[in-house]
Amino acid sequence: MTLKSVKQVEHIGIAVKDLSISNEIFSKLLKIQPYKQETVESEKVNTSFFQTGETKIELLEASSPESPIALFLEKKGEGIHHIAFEVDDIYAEMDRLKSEGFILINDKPKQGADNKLVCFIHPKSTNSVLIELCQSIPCNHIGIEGT
Ligand SMILES: CC[C@@H](C(=O)O)C(=O)SCCNC(=O)CCNC(=O)[C@H](O)C(C)(C)COP(=O)(O)OP(=O)(O)OC[C@H]1O[C@@H](n2cnc3c(N)ncnc32)[C@H](O)[C@@H]1OP(=O)(O)O
Ligand SMILES: [Co+2]
Repeated sequence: MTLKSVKQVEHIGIAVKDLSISNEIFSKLLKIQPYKQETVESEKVNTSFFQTGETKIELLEASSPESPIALFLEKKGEGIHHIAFEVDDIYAEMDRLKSEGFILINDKPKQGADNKLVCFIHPKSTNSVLIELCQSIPCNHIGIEGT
């Protein structure tokens, strides 16, 4: 089986000032509750996820003034922050995109929300859109150092 480089839009990240207010807005809009809420210490964010068909809406609130979300809200205000693409092999995709001239923000993938390995591509190299790549971590790898 040939694996596609980029499979689909996995989620759209939206920067919000107050997660509980935005949870109410999106619950009313989509007529569903978030299926998950999670704090990601490495990114200094509190998140909640809404499933919409095959893809998800990820609401992101800063959990510290140094969070990338706090900096984004200061500069641009609330709104779409990034688009995340699901990939089968994040290491291979990082190598491929680097060789194509894209500017990777991370040298190595890091632990993201929702049991994913993630990395980011700088908006300077992607028409001013912050792009996330994410790969699901198989259940039997969760918690293993270095994943
Ligand atoms: C929950 C975990 C994870 C998941 O599992 O899904 C997440 O989604 S975490 C989400 C939060 N984490 C990140 O965003 C990490 C990656 N981001 C960064 O490293 C930085 O935010 C950044 C992209 C490097 C920007 O940082 P900043 O300090 O603003 O750097 P610059 O000053 O160099 O900004 C350059 C330039 O880019 C513009 N910018 C910044 N953020 C965005 C954005 N989200 N979308 C589009 N453009 C963005 C910024 O305004 C600058 O533009 P100019 O002023 O024109 O130079
Ligand atoms: Co994300």
